[in-house]
Amino acid sequence: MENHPRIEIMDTTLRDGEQTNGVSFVPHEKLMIARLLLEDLKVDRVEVASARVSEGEFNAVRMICDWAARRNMLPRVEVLGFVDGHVSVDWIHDAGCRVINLLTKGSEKHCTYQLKKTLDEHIEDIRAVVSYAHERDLDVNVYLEDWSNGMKDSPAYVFGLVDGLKDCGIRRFMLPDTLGILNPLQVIEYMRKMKKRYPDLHFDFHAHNDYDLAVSNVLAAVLSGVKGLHTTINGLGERAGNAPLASVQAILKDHFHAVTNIDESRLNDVSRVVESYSGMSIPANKPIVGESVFTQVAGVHADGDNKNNLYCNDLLPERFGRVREYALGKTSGKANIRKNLESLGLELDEDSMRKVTERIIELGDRKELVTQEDLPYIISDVLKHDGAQNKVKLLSYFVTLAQGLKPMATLSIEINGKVYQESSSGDGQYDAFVRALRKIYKGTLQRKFPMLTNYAVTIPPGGRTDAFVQTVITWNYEDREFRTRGLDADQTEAAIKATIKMLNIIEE
Ligand SMILES: CC(=O)SCCNC(=O)CCNC(=O)[C@H](O)C(C)(C)COP(=O)(O)OP(=O)(O)OC[C@H]1O[C@@H](n2cnc3c(N)ncnc32)[C@H](O)[C@@H]1OP(=O)(O)O
Ligand SMILES: CC(C)C(=O)C(=O)O
Repeated sequence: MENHPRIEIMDTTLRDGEQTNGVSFVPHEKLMIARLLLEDLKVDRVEVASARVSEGEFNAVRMICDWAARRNMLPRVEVLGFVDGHVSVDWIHDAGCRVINLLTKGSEKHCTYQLKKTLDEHIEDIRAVVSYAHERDLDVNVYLEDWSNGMKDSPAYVFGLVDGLKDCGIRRFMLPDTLGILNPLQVIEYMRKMKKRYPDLHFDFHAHNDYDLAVSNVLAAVLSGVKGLHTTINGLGERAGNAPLASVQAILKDHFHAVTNIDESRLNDVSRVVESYSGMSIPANKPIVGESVFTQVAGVHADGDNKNNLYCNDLLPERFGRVREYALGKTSGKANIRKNLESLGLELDEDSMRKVTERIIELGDRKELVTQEDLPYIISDVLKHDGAQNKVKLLSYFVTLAQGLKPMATLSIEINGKVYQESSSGDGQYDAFVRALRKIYKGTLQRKFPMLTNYAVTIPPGGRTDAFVQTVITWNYEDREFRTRGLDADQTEAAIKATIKMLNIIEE
């Protein structure tokens, strides 16, 4: 392998990623994601659809190609097409795209049983499509679908296919592990056979994650000399998905000193957009982009960070536009708490630190989540002095729930010593409550009211109707994101408690 190989990244979130069960992007979402991939993340190429699928897909490809043409990026937009005479080529051409990724059969069994063709017939059909695509000014990459099985069961077929195609102006040959069956040793073995026989061809590799080996296999492919990799955002893709771009990028850079065009600092933001459009939540422990992966939980780790960054590796959160956090709970020590106090600009003496630490551990033991925003309340509660929470006090409220009528809320609240009262209807009790509050803040006080960006309710298992409900609300206020938590046997009451905490935080 070269010392610093240049690796081309082809992202297929909008084609294979959309083959994730339950995921479907509408055209404007596809356009937005394509823009983020090409302009922000700077991937080399994007595959945005399969030909022939639907009118909506045709419109999406057209929108993306119009946009890309205006920015001289059209050669970087690609569409998968089939060995179907003129049909896919015309579809792709008419949608304004200039690259076809032609799906051919990379294993004898696919050719025999699915297409019901001989190798020679298949080669003839492919060459006819390639030649027609060239006539219509399309660049052609060829995909050898099921290549991994082909190399296992029918290598003579694979070589026959490539021998029959290597002289007809195909730009890249993509060798997929369609069913995710390979391990890294096999990738190296098969890829080296290909490289040895065809030293001048450009090979891409496309992994699937059925055995959780997609990223390892991608790296084995790089070791074997492939020039391009297929990835998706958040590892979306058919069945168990593809290799996630964020992990691939981090490993290419840190383990192989490989060169890509990717702007790592945008990976997290783009992952969040794809999470939202796809509806597929990113697991909290997913490397690079998971919510918790830059959070130190154990007290000893937090302490080590203060001592020559003993618990940091090369994956510094700042690289990816993120920050290190320190969790609060039963495994917290003084160091976690001090780190959180520092970010809040607070300081405590040794005795107070001990009391606050004890309280946090006690809360953690009861399975309660403690957020950084809870700290000022815990401190004022433990140290028995009035803290920030006294600036806003909910004096009384009344919410209704009646069959056939919209829920109503009436509340009386003290804000910086003055009392306000309001009522509103809403789509639920909590919605009515928040609408009444908004009337006070935005109407009477002419102030901004934070935007609720996430609302998560946890009900402990066990089926008890009087069990405590934990509501964690994420707010956005003046470009700052923070969470508050409410705990109560009643879900609306828990949300109201979290909301009053939020109001005290914005008063600080
Ligand atoms: C490994 C992968 O991810 S491959 C992903 C390929 N992309 C897609 O499948 C996109 C989504 N697919 C679709 O929208 C539809 O399947 C379409 C529009 C492509 C075809 O739809 P239909 O005409 O209804 O066919 P259907 O889906 O039942 O079957 C696929 C047909 O394609 C044929 N086919 C399979 N691979 C290829 C190929 N590489 N080239 C040409 N035809 C092929 C099959 O032999 C079958 O033909 P048959 O009906 O004559 O037996
Ligand atoms: C379209 C094809 C090449 C694919 O996604 C695969 O083989 O996994």
